Amino acid sequence: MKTSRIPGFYKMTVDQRQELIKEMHPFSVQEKEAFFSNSPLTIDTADNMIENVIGTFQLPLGLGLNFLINGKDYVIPMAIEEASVVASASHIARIVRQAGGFTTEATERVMIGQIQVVGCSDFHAAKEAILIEKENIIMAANAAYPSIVARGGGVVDLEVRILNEALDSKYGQMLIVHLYINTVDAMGANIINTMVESVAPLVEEITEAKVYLRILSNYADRSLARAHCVIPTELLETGDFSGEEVRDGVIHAFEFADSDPYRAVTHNKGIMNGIDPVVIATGNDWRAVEAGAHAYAAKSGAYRSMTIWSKDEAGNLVGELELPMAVGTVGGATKVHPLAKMALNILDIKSARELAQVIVAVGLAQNLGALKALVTDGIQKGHMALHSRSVAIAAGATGEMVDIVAKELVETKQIRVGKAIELVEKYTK
Ligand SMILES: CC(C)(COP(=O)([O-])OP(=O)([O-])OC[C@H]1O[C@@H](n2cnc3c(N)ncnc32)[C@H](O)[C@@H]1OP(=O)([O-])[O-])[C@@H](O)C(=O)NCCC(=O)NCCSC(=O)C[C@@](C)(O)CC(=O)[O-]
Ligand SMILES: NC(=O)C1=CN([C@@H]2O[C@H](COP(=O)(O)OP(=O)(O)OC[C@H]3O[C@@H](n4cnc5c(N)ncnc54)[C@H](OP(=O)(O)O)[C@@H]3O)[C@@H](O)[C@H]2O)C=CC1
Repeated sequence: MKTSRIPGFYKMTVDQRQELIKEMHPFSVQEKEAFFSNSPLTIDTADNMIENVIGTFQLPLGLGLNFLINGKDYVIPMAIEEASVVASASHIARIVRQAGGFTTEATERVMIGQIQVVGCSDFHAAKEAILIEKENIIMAANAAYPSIVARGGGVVDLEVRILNEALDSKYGQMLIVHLYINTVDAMGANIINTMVESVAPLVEEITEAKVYLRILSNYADRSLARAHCVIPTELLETGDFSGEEVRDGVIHAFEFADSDPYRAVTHNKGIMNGIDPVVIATGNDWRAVEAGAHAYAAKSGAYRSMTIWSKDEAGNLVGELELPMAVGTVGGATKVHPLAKMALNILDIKSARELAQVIVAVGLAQNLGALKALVTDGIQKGHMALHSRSVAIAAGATGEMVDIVAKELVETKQIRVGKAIELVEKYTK
């Protein structure tokens, strides 16, 4: 079985890391050439992906290690520009694997397509008319995308809502038809949009009213993924801080975020530090995931912590994260961007539901990484030490000087560009 526990991986050179990954994964000769070249996304492919292309924009791609999820080892590709995120995820995954790893689960892959109907003479009668024709609408939607039905997906249900019914409502009434669609391993935007556009004329005919919007909802609350971990306090001891102190600090930090949107936004940003890099590395739509995640954090009406941290009867720290996770292992850029293909290959993922679960486990780990640092040494020590190289480069250091300047920035505890410029000048004289 492949392991994700590769001690000291970060102390290797980039070449050594690449060789190790090539040995661990059965890439073809062509794949090796495509994945490990200097410009994996060619300008021709890029020009076919978006409009007005003038180049490609690169991000560092690192590997989150030590992840044990439902008893399976995962090496996690993470595309991100921010220092210390990959280290922090790996650090927490190492702790959690000693406690048995993360457990995760996911609901069925059901996405939502919305059809907006306005101008009904009687909204309740129009709603009833749609419900009477429900099976016909579902059949018509499925007929518009037979291949997804053949793959075991398609429309599984239909609901109708009336918005703005209150007499003092600011806006006019509208009828919203929800098509619930199993998109199997695709994120499904194109599948859903094809279906809702195709049944819109039928909906207009049934309601004798006008359809405007026909589009998926990114609030994918029927495609949820959950991660959970239970950590004995002895695994949380850090420097002078006891495991109990760290555990209690993490719970207090959660309670702060869950009570105060000013803190919740930063706390949740820390969770997205883990989620976005995997979503990006696998060629998925991170705007869709971000929008859904933040809306879910506000599902109670107030914007709150995405995670929950508590202690169980044995005194263990218990972490939970549940989020909408509309990601795919096919479609979008997943099979177009060579590095997305490589990332899915390294992850050894079999389905979109499995990918969704891995992503929330990384989000949970990332949150604990930040909170553990925040309730002990503070964020600057670990984060800024790793960020020091970027500061050195921003100040003009190149080659071997990057390490020399970064080291001195950390030693003098002045990790800032002004100090780095002074050092670059000193060493170039
Ligand atoms: C950075 C650490 C992990 C060091 O922590 P440490 O205790 O020095 O780590 P360690 O030396 O004990 O190493 C443990 C493991 O961590 C990994 N690790 C350790 N170092 C590296 C490295 N250089 N490169 C790659 N991996 C590394 C590696 O897996 C290693 O295992 P090993 O391989 O040795 O068996 C810790 O200080 C930390 O987690 N800090 C928090 C970092 C963080 O959260 N960064 C996010 C940026 S700040 C932000 O944007 C969000 C925030 C904070 O505002 C959110 C919020 O407020 O909630
Ligand atoms: N609001 C939003 O979020 C919007 C997002 N988008 C974009 O839409 C894209 C995602 O759309 P999506 O429909 O997922 O992608 P695609 O249309 O690119 O690909 C999905 C297709 O892959 C094929 N497929 C092959 N194997 C499977 C499988 N196992 N399960 C499911 N489908 C399979 C199916 O086609 P077949 O059966 O014919 O082989 C399916 O229709 C992203 O790029 C996103 O950015 C677009 C509009 C709005």
